[in-house]
Amino acid sequence: MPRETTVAATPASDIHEYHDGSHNALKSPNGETAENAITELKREEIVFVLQTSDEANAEYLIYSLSERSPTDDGDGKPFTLNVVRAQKQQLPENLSEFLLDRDNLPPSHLRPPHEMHIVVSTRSGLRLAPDFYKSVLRPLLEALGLEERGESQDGNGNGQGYRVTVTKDSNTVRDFAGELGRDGTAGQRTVILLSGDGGVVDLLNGLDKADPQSNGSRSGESPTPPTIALLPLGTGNALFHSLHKPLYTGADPVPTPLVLGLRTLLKGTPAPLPTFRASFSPGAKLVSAPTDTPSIKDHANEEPPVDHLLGAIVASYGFHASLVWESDTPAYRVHGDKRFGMAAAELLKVSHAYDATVAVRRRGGELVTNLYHQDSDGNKREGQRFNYVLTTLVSNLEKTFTISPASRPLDDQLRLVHFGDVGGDKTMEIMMAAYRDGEHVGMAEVGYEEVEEVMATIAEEDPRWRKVCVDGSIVEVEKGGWMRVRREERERLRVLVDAAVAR
Ligand SMILES: Nc1ncnc2c1ncn2[C@@H]1O[C@H](COP(=O)(O)OP(=O)(O)OP(=O)(O)O)[C@@H](O)[C@H]1O
Repeated sequence: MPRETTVAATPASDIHEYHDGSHNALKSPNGETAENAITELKREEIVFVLQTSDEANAEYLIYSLSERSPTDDGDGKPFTLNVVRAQKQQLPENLSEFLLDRDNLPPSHLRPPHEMHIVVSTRSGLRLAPDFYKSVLRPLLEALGLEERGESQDGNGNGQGYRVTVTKDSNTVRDFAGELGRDGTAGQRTVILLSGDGGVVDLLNGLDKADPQSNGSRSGESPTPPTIALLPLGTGNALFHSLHKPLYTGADPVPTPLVLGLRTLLKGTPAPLPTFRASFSPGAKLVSAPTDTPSIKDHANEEPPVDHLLGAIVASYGFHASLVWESDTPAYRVHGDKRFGMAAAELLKVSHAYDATVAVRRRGGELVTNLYHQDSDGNKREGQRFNYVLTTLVSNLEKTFTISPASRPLDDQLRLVHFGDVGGDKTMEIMMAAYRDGEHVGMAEVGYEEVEEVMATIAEEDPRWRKVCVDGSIVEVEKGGWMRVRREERERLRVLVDAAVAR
């Protein structure tokens, strides 16, 4: 049962309350009456409605989130959590779908025996995760009777509360996942990730590393994996946008990704997250983000070796991998998702044609070399020089960048998008078509198909062009080295999704 919520007691000073605590006067601090506040509620901003007393005297708290537009240069807060108190007769009928089930609070995946963890990734996206946690998520959870637990409090998972891990460096999430993987109770955990895609890939691979028997087969007893909830505070947030894509159509205006993420957190259902395994040739090294402007320096000598990575989004070689790597400098990062466009413009000036052979295994077939390209006249050409080789499990790499329009949430199908040495201008044209809901896959130069396995063998001399990308992590292979990508059979994570997309 929820405790009686007194919003005035929530710690975040950022909450705008439209009542004076007496339940009668209903005046907000700026004089707005609750009646007005109810009329002015924006449906797309509503996160949930909470009934605070029994049926006979029912009162409701309507929680909504307003966000400052990224294009607004003002110095206002990025997020404002609003709470409106309404009597039963004041509650608009069309808000009933946001009403949380009073007999099931907190929702079952957020209360014992499930243990809840929150991961706040401080370097994700525009670095808003700490603020979002403090001014939005923490007060919302508190309204449901869930509070942050300190180290000294009940550490055995009992009681209603959660632990918070704030990232201190690029290893924090992997280390956290390692602990989770080793303690044997991971299946009872719900991890709320305030991050971008990097948080997911770090969690997947941290869990994998803590499981030395991991070989991807379904044989043997697989322990139940933890469940993740995504709050999209990164740059691309590909996994989040792909899982929520069906919710971006229909409603007008469409709720923001963060509002959708909060709704899914509270009302979603766990579903197995499809994943893939990218294996690498001996000598492959995990490369950390560049610290300066794009550079062709070979950083790989200082980097740890890696023989495989798990991913849930994308494995690529060519323009996409170079773009992810070269846009990940502090100078580009301050520009949020614009960094991809800025770095792309620089890369397209070089218009490098990547020297590789690509083998593909299609359903029921063998791994066969070579992949063919079509030129703009529809003639087939055997490929050795590529601009783009990308294998994906998801539809979108950014909210509006639809790399694989046939992909559906959780469909567990790898798809390959590729094109040959088409030059910088054509590459740009293809990328722009992807922003038009995936129109690029209809272009003559672009190959697009369902695949079971892809292997790219890279012949480049210069290490700059030997980078491959797995969900944003960059691996450099040796000259003549390879990356091989196939679906991972074993269930590694579950993810909370809206009921409309759950299988
Ligand atoms: N305090 C920190 N110091 C150094 N690195 C950090 C810190 N916190 C997080 N990181 C790293 O920053 C990266 C953030 O990646 P994340 O994917 O969450 O955001 P993003 O790259 O902006 O979004 P997306 O991948 O969705 O485009 C991760 O590699 C993470 O390990």
